[in-house]
Amino acid sequence: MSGPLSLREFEALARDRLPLSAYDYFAGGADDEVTLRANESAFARLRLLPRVLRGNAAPDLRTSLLGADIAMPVVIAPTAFHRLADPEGELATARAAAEADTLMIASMASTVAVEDIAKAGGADLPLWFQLYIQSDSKVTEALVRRAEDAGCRALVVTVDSTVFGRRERDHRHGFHDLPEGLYCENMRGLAGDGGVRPIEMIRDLDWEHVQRLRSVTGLPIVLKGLMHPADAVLAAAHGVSALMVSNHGGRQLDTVVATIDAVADVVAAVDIPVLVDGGVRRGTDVVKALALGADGVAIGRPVLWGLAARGQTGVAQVLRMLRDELDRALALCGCSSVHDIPRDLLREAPC
Ligand SMILES: Cc1cc2nc3c(=O)[nH]c(=O)nc-3n(C[C@H](O)[C@H](O)[C@H](O)COP(=O)(O)O)c2cc1C
Ligand SMILES: O=C(O)C(=O)c1ccccc1
Repeated sequence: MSGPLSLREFEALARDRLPLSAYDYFAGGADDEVTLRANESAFARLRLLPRVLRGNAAPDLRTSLLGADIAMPVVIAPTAFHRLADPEGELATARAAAEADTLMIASMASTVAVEDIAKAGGADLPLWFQLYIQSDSKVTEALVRRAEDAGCRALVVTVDSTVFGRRERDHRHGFHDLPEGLYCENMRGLAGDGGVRPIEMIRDLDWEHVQRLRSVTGLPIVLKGLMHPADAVLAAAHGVSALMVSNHGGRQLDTVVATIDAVADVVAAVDIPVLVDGGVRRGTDVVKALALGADGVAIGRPVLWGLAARGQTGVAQVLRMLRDELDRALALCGCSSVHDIPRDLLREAPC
């Protein structure tokens, strides 16, 4: 028996290993899951028109994001609750990210504290911290200090979650909270009694929150979950350092456009780096995102599938698989590097 040959086969392995409620929490999306499906299917609709005879022997995959040098333009998106997938949780993910020489964005809802994630990844792992701005600015500031002290190099503020999306799979299983013994460790000590404070989503989130955050930290701020080019322009005007075009993997507002269909207009609107996540499952998907002008992509669920299937080794294999696929796709497209992917490599499929 061979091991998994693709990210999709990792998902099948993970599904076999996980309790159905955990699998559905990871896999599911909001409402009718239209956007969840669209994120993946929009990549298939974009087709490649490769160039030949260009003599590019070994495409250069390395890139740099906000000063972090990484082995490829594929980074780990912030996802909650890694210990639901594997007992080592985010420790295993961080070790695999370090092994792959890429960047990890730790979720504020991680089941391992950010300091421990940083230690597991080691000093060389570029680590960013994803933040949900809280209603009490002192709580938000305490989280910022915690991320700074842990050595995080950027704050990734999620802006697509003014309320929690309605995920019907979770309602069906009665999955509303972490099981006994697992906690959002970054929130420990932040409740009035020194316990674990619940994470809030705030409905009144606005640009003033971003401004206030800028005044309390020197870390670069990345906005995640932005889709509209007009918001991209506002973000740049507010001193934001980079953007992540994202619809939260189809878990928040359903029927939002696929991220790969939104990225080009955002790139055209601003001069700051733009990442995109949602539905990236193949090296060719990475090539398409870069051809549309993105500086990199992030992957969410594939990391969880690797983790559930084989722990740290599984995450490392997922990252390795994407790297090998990206290398092969670039070679077959006649590209010399991830910085040399022309827009005219893409065509829309006729139907
Ligand atoms: C199980 C799960 C948990 C997530 N948790 C968070 C989170 O805590 N914070 C956040 O900003 N995004 C979260 N996301 C969204 C991801 O960062 C990312 O946008 C999305 O997973 C990308 O799509 P993909 O899973 O198709 O790669 C989560 C996604 C999943 C699947
Ligand atoms: O499940 C999610 O997508 C998510 O973003 C989240 C946010 C807060 C707590 C747990 C998960």
